[in-house]
Amino acid sequence: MTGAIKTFTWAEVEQSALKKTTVDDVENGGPALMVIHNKVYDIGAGTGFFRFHPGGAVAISQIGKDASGAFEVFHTENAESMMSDFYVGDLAPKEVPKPNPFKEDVNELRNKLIAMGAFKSNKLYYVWKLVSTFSICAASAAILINYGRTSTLAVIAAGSLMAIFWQQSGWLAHDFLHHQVFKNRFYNNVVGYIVGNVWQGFSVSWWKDKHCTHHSVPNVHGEDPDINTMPFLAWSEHALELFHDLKDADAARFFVNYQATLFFPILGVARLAWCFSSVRFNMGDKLLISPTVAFWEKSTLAAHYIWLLSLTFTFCTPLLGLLFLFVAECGCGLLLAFVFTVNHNGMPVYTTEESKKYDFYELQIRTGRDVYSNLFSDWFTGGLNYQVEHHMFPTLPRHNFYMSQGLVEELCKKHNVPFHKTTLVGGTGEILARLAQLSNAANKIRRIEKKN
Ligand code: HEM
Repeated sequence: MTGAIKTFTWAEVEQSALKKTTVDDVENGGPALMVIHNKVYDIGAGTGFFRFHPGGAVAISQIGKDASGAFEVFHTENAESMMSDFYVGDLAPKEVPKPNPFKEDVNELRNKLIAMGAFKSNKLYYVWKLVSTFSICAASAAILINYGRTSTLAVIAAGSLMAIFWQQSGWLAHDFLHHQVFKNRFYNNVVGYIVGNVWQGFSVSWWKDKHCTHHSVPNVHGEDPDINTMPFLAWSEHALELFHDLKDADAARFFVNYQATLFFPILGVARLAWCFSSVRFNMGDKLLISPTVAFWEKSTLAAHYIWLLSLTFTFCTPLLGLLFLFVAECGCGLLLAFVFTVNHNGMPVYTTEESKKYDFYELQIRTGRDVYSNLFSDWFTGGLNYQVEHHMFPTLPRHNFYMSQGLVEELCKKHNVPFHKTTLVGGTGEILARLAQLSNAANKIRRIEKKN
């Protein structure tokens, strides 16, 4: 005889999220509940979830919430078959949300895209992208080999090409690591390690953790790592409230005061920060990844630094070598981070409570900015000019984003959800205006603080 199914209220589910922001908190802190399609799952203490979960700690972002949308976008049927291990009961009947016509239309749209063949990748396209991207690196290396000891201008040109190579590698690794290319995720990960770790110097595990969390909770204050840029840049009034808690509040006041002016120079150091975080993520004795993954992470990251430093200092004088690295590192930071900011920054930022008002897919649409498609913007942004569509369907191959855009716009019109599309220049203007607005708000706070 089987026992009655246990039922839960939303209050119980939400309560289980309190004080759980790290794997340690979750593994040592009682149940950690989430709702997927009105069923309740526990990934908390004693469940062994993090030793099993290929998506790692990203799932923490959904504890206490309706995780249905996040589950749908990241998983295959294989994961569905494993959910029973974590199933603990159902939502109490009176707690089950009313059917959401918007969400139903999103599901219909996904099915339509599947029927159109949009989720099938064109392997030749990706061969072309791999070859053409690598040839940018080869061109940079050829210039260094021939002129690395004699021409400053040539070294600057080589550094610029290397910056573009790393930026384009970033988009390619992004496609593979969202599993847009192969059905078998192992192959996507292998190419991800070559393009991400060896070519570009960013760790796959670090990137997946940060980037998939961003997808789960885009522009949610305190949760989305991509807007956690204090003390350098504030993206919302909520970030200004942190002034009082920050150890480096003086630095924050300085940077935020001038943030519209300092915006581009700050983007220039982004790559160095990401390279540092990539290495740090894979060091220490409390790793979030298995020893085998850690071995491959460390080996492939080491390979990156070996080829880069050998190329630079075999063919350049020490001074020109440093110039090459400066142009390449800062140039790539600028090129990558600029696209990320255009994708989301200056768009609405929500608190966790506010974000819960919106369905997962509506949150993606409200917080993303599309950029009009043309040959340059498609290439420069690696297809992420279709940001909203990418967030709704992360496994959709880049070359098929265009198939979904009109359909997503229609859906938004039908359900009165704001869909924002502009040019690269227009998006930059919006970002700078928002940064300046927040500088003014920060100054107001400072004046009030001085008066008191
Ligand atoms: C009971 C709940 C869950 C189970 C059983 C589960 C299981 C799995 C499995 C088996 C995979 C491998 C891919 C696949 O076979 O589809 C996976 C990947 C993933 N999961 Fe979960 N998952 C759960 C909840 C979540 C939640 C709530 C999130 C939060 C957003 C999440 C984020 C991810 C991500 C980002 C990946 C992709 C990792 C990669 O690209 O390598 N998972 N999960």
